[in-house]
Formats: sequence, C-alpha cells, structure tokens
Amino acid sequence: MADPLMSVGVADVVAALLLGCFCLIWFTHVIALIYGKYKLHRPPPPAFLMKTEVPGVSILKPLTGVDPNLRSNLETFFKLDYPKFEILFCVQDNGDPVIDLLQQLMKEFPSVPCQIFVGGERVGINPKINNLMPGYGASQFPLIWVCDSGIRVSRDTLTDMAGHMTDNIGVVHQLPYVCDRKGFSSLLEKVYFGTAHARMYISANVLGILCVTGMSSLWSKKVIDDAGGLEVFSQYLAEDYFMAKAVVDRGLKASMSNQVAQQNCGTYSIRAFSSRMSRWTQLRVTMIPFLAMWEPMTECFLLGLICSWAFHHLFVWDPVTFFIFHITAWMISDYLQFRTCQMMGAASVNKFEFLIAWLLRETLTYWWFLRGATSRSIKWKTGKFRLRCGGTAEEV
Ligand SMILES: CCCCCCCC/C=C\CCCCCCCC(=O)N[C@@H](CO[C@@H]1OC[C@@H](O)[C@H](O)[C@H]1O)[C@H](O)/C=C/CCCCCCCCCCCCC
Ligand SMILES: O=c1ccn([C@@H]2O[C@H](COP(=O)(O)OP(=O)(O)O)[C@@H](O)[C@H]2O)c(=O)[nH]1
Repeated sequence: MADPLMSVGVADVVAALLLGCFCLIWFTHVIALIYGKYKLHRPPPPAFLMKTEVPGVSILKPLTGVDPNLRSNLETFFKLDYPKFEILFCVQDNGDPVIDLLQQLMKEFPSVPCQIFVGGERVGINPKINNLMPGYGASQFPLIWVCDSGIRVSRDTLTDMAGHMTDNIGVVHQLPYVCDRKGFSSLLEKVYFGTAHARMYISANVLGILCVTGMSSLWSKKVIDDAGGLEVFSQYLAEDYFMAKAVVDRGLKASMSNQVAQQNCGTYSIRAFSSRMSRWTQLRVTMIPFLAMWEPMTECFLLGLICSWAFHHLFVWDPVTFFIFHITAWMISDYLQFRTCQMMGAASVNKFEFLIAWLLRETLTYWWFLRGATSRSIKWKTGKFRLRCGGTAEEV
C-alpha cells in the first residue's frame, strides 16, 4: 500500500502554503478592524492632560509652492492648543509665493513663535531633508514634529501626539488618511487610505513590524542626534523608514497616535495619485524587496483568484462561488475599515460611490505595482533620482 505522505505532491504543498497566506491576510483584516475601532479618534491620553509641565515641540514644515488649500491648512497650526511650541517653516526655493503667505499668517497670529528658512542646506540627495536642515538646526525643543505641507490638524492634535511620547517611545506617527474634498479622485484616495493602506499599516504596527510614514511624525530629537543628526538620513529618499529604523535600533518603539494624519493637499487628480502610488512602490521595492515583492498577493482579486484554485484543490470547493464570497466579504470588511478611519463630522459616503472607487482602486493597484517595481528612475516634485538597492539614491 502506498505511504500517504509520499503521495503529497508539489500542488498539495503549494495549495497548503496558499491556505496559510489566505488565513494570514484575512487575519490582517480582523486585527486592523478591531484595533482601528478601539484606537482611532479617541481623545488624547488622559494622564498627559493632567501634567503641569509638557515637553516643548519644534514643528518643521517643509514647503514647496502654494496650492488652494495651503493657507487654511497652515492656519490650523497657528491655532494649535498646546502650551509650548514653535513653527519652523522651511521653504525650498527663493521667490516662492509661499513666503508672502507665511508673512501674512505671521502678522495675523503674532503670538505664535515662528521663523522662516529659505533655500535649505544641501547635505544629501533627499530634497525634503535638505529643505528641513536649517529649521532642524534652529530648533529649540526636545521634540521635533515633521509635518508635510498638505496636512491640516485639529486643535488637540499635538496634545494627542505628545501624549503618546513616553520614555520607551522614540517616534509617534499618525495613520495617513484624507480630508473630505470635492470630486471622485479625492474619494479614490480616501478609499485607498481607509481600506488597503489602513489595513496593512495598522496590522503591521500591531504585529510590531516597522511601518512608519513620515508625513506627520513626532521624533525625539535626542534619538535623531544620537543617530548622527538629520543629515544622516539625506542619503535615502524614504527618510521616514530609516529614521524609524534608527529609533528601533536604539531599543525604543514607535507609537501610533489616536488621530489620523489629515491629508488635504489642494491639487489632486487620479493621475497624480497614481504617480504617488507608483513612487511609493518604487521606494518600498528598493528598501524592503523581500517584503514588497509579496504586495500583489495581499490584494483582494489576486489572492482570491489564486486561493480559489487552492481551496478547490484541497477541499474541492467550487472556485467561482469561493471567489464571489471572498470578494464580497473583503469589500464589506473594507467598508467597515473605511468607517473606522472616517473622521467625526466627515460627509457620509454613498455606498455606490464607495463601490466604484473601491473597484477602481483594487484594479489599478496591479498597474501601480508593476510600474513601481519595474523602474528605478523616480521623480519627486522637481527632482529626478535613480534608486539603488537598499534605499539609497543618486540625483540624475
Ligand atoms: C503573504 C504575506 C506577506 C506580507 C507582505 C506584506 C507586503 C506589504 C504590503 C503592503 C504595504 C503597505 C505599506 C504601508 C505604508 C507604506 C506607504 C509608503 O510606501 N510610504 C513611503 C513613502 O512615504 C513618503 O516618503 C517620503 C516622505 O518624505 C513622505 O513624507 C512620506 O509620506 C514610506 O517611505 C514608507 C514607509 C514604511 C514602509 C514600510 C512598509 C512595511 C510594510 C509591512 C506590512 C506588513 C504587514 C504584514 C502583516 C502580516
Ligand atoms: O523636493 C521636495 C519634495 C518634497 N518636499 C516636501 O516634502 C513633503 C512631502 O512631499 P510630498 O507630499 O510630495 O510627498 P509624498 O507624501 O507624496 O511622498 C512636503 O511637505 C513637500 O513640501 C520638499 O521640501 N522638497
């Protein structure tokens, strides 16, 4: 009689591995849904609110040009309800109209300590770091909040972030999300950041996998200085990942704040979003190739398609029925995830519009990945770079 173990073929092993992947990915849905519901939009940590002495924060704002929402986004920083902070505006180019705008705002809010730095300092290839260097050098406080130009905040955002900065934490970051803006392309961004992105970002952080986006992140200045200063990270385009790595390498942790990062850039389109997604893929593929190469497998359609074969092979389940169930359950889970990310007071999203935006995002993601994974030349604002394996880059 044949040994049953000997009759296990390659197809059985592949199908079993796929079953494992399937469970793992569905597990990320469960983690992100539960943790997102428990964590997001809660008030700032109560113990911090009781403190009489809070750490001062230097806000670093890298700026390149003006968009229709910039004024109102910047205004929210002048209205922050936090006792000790300064805003250090870093403008990349001399003659940028943003300088006039900043001067107007500084007149309007004379009690907020601010400075403007123009032209940056060339310490490496990362233009954002180069731009931030003079502001970083002038910063007075032990905490540094790097906050990109397109972000707006609530009055208690800084309290929430600083409240997460305990002794064992080196960086507090916000889950990227998007404000309500007009048009379908804005909904598409919202659907991405509220579904696939939120799922991976939250579950990675819950599982202790390093996943920090630098668009709104509060750093211990001591840790950055210990690592050699901000300039050390100017050799990478994805400075945020390597700064977070420096935190972890020093035995400290990253903490996700209760509030989401409210992206509210005034110029947006499907084309611009697609380029951004491919640019980010390029960064991940060169930085963490062995993880990033699995990304398409973590997406709904491809996972469903491959696993419908695996489940048919293992359990003789009908692949079409399996695929339909998988997609429907995924979409419902994504809709629930999306609702956990939506901010209080956000306009409700019509379920049909959500469905269209979701289908488009789920389809376009393979194209974005393919474009990102097959090209090393990267464009960011006015700069052109060539990425090297490991995450460093050269300017071209
Ligand atoms: C079979 C299972 C295998 C799991 C494989 C997981 C593969 C990963 C899948 C999805 C990735 C999700 C990525 C989440 C966020 C990434 C966003 C991003 O790419 N941001 C980069 C760019 O940010 C800008 O960079 C310039 C800076 O100046 C700007 O301010 C930034 O906004 C950023 O550089 C990258 C940051 C961190 C990337 C780490 C990704 C690790 C993902 C691991 C997820 C694993 C979850 C596994 C759960 C089982
Ligand atoms: O050449 C550059 C490119 C970007 N930035 C700043 O870096 C931040 C992030 O830029 P962007 O929104 O383009 O990055 P993304 O989030 O799309 O990766 C913004 O505040 C930009 O003003 C900069 O100072 N110089």
